[in-house]
Amino acid sequence: MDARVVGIPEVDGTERVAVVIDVMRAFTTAAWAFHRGADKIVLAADQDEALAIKAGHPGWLALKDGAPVSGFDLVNSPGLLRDADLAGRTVIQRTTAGTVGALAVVEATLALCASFVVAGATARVLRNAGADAVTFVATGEDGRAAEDLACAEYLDRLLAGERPDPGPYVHRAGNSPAAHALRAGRRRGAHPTDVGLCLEVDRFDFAMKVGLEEDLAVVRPLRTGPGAVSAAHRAR
Ligand SMILES: O=C(O)[C@H](CS(=O)(=O)O)OP(=O)(O)O
Ligand SMILES: [Mg+2]
Repeated sequence: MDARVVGIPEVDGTERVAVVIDVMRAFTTAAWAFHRGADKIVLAADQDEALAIKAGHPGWLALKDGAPVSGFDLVNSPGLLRDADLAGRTVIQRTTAGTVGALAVVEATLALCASFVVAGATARVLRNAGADAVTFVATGEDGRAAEDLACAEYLDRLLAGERPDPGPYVHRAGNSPAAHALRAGRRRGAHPTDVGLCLEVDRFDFAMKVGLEEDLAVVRPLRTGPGAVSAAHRAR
């Protein structure tokens, strides 16, 4: 499978199969939200849109990164989400990079949101889809975030049918500027366990597919059992 790695500025709308990567922390957080029972995640382009979607959908929860803002219920932190009861809830997610990247490719034939915690499942969905080319969108630092690039390279090796030792990739991510900033407490809306939780390879057995539903960008978990990716998703 041909693979290319781009930053958000290079996304041009021609991507047919795209994997949007945000290890720290949007798509680790999203995976934890599904693990804690969330039904779906709706992506918002900015804070105002997140609050407008919430106003139109009583009971939906708004999540953002950074400092708290009135009207938001949850924080883009896996450590702060790991004990939340989200059973059956819809979460509206707005972050600095990950959700921006996912919105940029939401109309692709197949668009997945990925991080280390769903790496194996993401690779299985891509292989099942039979795609011949994939674009990895490393969302952090306009495509230079070490943790996202390490995850992209790990996924690429999985797609090649290899069984790489995740250690070196996790080590690179754990020594990234984003990891250091989180550990040093330089990020608002964080928890001391965030970095460790972002580095748990294959913590979950589902992938996360994003697509348009009634003009909203909706992320849903995609179980990777036999036949999990229907012909409709095949990106040949
Ligand atoms: O929430 C995050 O980890 C980052 C923003 S920052 O690094 O905390 O300032 O956003 P994301 O879109 O999850 O990379
Ligand atoms: Mg990030």
